[in-house]
Amino acid sequence: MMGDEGESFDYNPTLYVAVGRNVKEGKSLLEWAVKSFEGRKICLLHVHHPTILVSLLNGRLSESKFKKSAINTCEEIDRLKNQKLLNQYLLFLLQMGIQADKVLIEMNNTEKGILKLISHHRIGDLVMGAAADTFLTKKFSETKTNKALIVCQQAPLSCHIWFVCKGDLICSRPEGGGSSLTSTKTLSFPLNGYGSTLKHDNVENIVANSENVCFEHLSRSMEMSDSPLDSTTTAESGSSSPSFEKGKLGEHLPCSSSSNSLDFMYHQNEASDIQERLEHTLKDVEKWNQKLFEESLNRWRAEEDAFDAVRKAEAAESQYKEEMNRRQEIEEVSTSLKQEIQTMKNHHDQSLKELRLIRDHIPELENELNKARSLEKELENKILQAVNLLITFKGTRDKLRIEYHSANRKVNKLMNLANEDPMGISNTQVFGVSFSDIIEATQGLNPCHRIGDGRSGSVFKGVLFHAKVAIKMLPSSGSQSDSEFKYEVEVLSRVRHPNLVALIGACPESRSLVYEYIENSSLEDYLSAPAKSRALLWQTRIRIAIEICSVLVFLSANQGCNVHGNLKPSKILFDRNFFCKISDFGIFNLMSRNDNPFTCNNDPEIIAYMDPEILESGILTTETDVYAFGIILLRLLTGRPASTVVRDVKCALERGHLNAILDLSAGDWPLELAKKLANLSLRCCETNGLDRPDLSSEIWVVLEPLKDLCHQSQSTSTSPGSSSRSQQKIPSHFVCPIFQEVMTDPCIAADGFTYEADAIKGWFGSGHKTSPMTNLKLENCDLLPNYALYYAIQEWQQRHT
Ligand SMILES: Nc1ncnc2c1ncn2[C@@H]1O[C@H](COP(=O)(O)OP(=O)(O)OP(=O)(O)O)[C@@H](O)[C@H]1O
Repeated sequence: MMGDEGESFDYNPTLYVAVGRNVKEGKSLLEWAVKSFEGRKICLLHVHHPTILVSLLNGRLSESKFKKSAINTCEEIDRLKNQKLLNQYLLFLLQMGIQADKVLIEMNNTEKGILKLISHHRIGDLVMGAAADTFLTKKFSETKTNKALIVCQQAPLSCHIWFVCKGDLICSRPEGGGSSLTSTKTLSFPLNGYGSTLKHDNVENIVANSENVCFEHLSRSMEMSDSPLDSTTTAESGSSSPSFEKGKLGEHLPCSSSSNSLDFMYHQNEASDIQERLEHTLKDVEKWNQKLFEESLNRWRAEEDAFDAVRKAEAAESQYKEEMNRRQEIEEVSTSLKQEIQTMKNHHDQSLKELRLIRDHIPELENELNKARSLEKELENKILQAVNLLITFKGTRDKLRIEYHSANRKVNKLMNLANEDPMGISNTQVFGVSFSDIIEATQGLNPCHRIGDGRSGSVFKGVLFHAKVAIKMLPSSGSQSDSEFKYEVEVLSRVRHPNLVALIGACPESRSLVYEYIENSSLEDYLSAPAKSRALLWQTRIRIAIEICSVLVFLSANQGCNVHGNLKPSKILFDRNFFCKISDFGIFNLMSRNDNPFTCNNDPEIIAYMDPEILESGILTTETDVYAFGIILLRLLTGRPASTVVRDVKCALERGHLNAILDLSAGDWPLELAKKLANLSLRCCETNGLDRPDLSSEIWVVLEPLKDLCHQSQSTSTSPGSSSRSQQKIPSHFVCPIFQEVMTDPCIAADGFTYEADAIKGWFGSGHKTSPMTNLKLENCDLLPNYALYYAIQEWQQRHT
């Protein structure tokens, strides 16, 4: 290399000739070298290119003995071919009488191989071809890329190189080291004139030694063919220490000096013969190697195929195993699915059977349904007919009742007239009061004594017969006759109940009614008062409702006069023990039609208590009182105005907010009880009287059980009347007028007074036909149990024991 200029370079006197595969060109080079360097020891320099097949075989596919065998065979063939090539050159030289050595290297790149050999063998003189390079011209120094140029540029300067083309020296590169090649130098360029010398001198040498050389060379070449090619394979694969082969023959064989031309001819013929045999042998070897190679390849292919087959078999086996596992799984799933399907099928069959059974029953059921529908229609019609009939009956009943009352009154009047009693009320239980008594009692109707004005007249407070009384002055216009008035008064006076204000006297002259005086204002006063000033506890409110209801139950059971007709909170008065006393019972019987309070009132707070049905018919019934009772109960629950209370409670119940409208001044209402009472009240307020609940069987049964609750709660409460009642004396009306003891079995006699059953029975049993209270003759000896009083006594006793 050019870079090796400074290296010491031991002179190698041998002339190296670089020969390639082109035999013709190689021979031309050798011929020039022999001619030009007569007498010089010549050595062939060759860069062997391994065949592409070997390279390929070494680089790929798997390791196997058949592959190795194929590679070895291929290499052997390659080596033989190469040897054959070099042998041609050696034989050519031998034919020129020159024995030569050879050095070779195995490399793909020729110029690198040449440079490597120059360096390794310290080559001083080298002849190489230049004609193969298209760029090489006679102006060699100008050429750029080719083998010769690269060798020229990179070989050590000590190496003298001659570039020859077609037997002509193109150029030479002088050596840079201290070489003593004087003979070479003289022969550098004048080439003509030395050929004959060369021919002559060398022929003898070649003839003398040609036989030995040829055989030895052949045998050595066969021997060496193993190791160098193996080692060059290593060098080719990148090793930094490439192997070289140098024939030993050249070292021991100096040039021949024989000069006998006959011998030469003989040896030349023999050499040709040997060469022929050699070539023949080589061809055989090559042929056998080729066969061997093909066989190895076939085996290798077969082995690869076998491996492939084994791999495929293994893959197929594992695939088969996977497939088997998958199949097993699928079979398991399939089995469970089959079971499920079977179960479903069984269910399906069962369902179908049931469906068929049901279908079979459908016509039967449809028939029954049709029958039921027609029966329902029939019943509906019957119900409608019954309702219509009931309405008709009710109307008829009411008319008959009115007619009965009217007839009864007329009979009584006629009887009274027939008896010609000077007092007019001699057979009644009320005291006859003169107008002068009224004037005296009220101090001349002093306005100071007036305690109220109603549509049925003014009410005065007074003292009559040393008792506090309330005197009601009825309007006189269109009034009844005295006898009619007296009769009505008598009827009313007979009706006695602990929660009814007792009618104790009457003045037909002034159309005045004398009642017991009730001290503690009315329910209206409490309900309309500011919340906290006159609060009524919820227990008291329920007790008030119970007491009102007991009166209504009593009235409904009482033949003759069974309707209050003007029930409202202003008519609910409280006595000193805070018991309810209902006033104005039956007063509508004493008034003319024109003064009837139900037909001449526009106050919504008054109209609210009126049964909508009487506004149309004008006939008072028990349902009329039930309606008013419903409104009173709603007011007790909520304290709201009568005109809106129905709507408010309905709305609250629908929204579930009843507690929001309950009267909080009454304390903590039990919500469920309040709901129950609210619903009952709303039923009482139904527009249609038939839709209202029955007093005894539906209303009383709800309220009556609440007595105990009221009493228990009130024992600890401070509601009006509760504290004072604990200290009070026995109520007078609880005491039997005969025994003067609290009654245990109170009964109402024909005089309207209540007695202990045993006492009055004993009275009658002793032959009395008169009232123990009035001493008047009794119409009959019938006794009516006074349940209301009985319950009141029981309640009172429970509270005070
Ligand atoms: N027996 C009585 N004892 C004490 N006060 C009574 C008695 N009767 C009536 N009063 C009082 O007289 C007032 C007037 O009563 P009254 O019954 O005449 O009229 P009203 O109830 O206001 O309505 P209406 O016009 O419907 O009759 C009552 O509010 C009550 O305070």
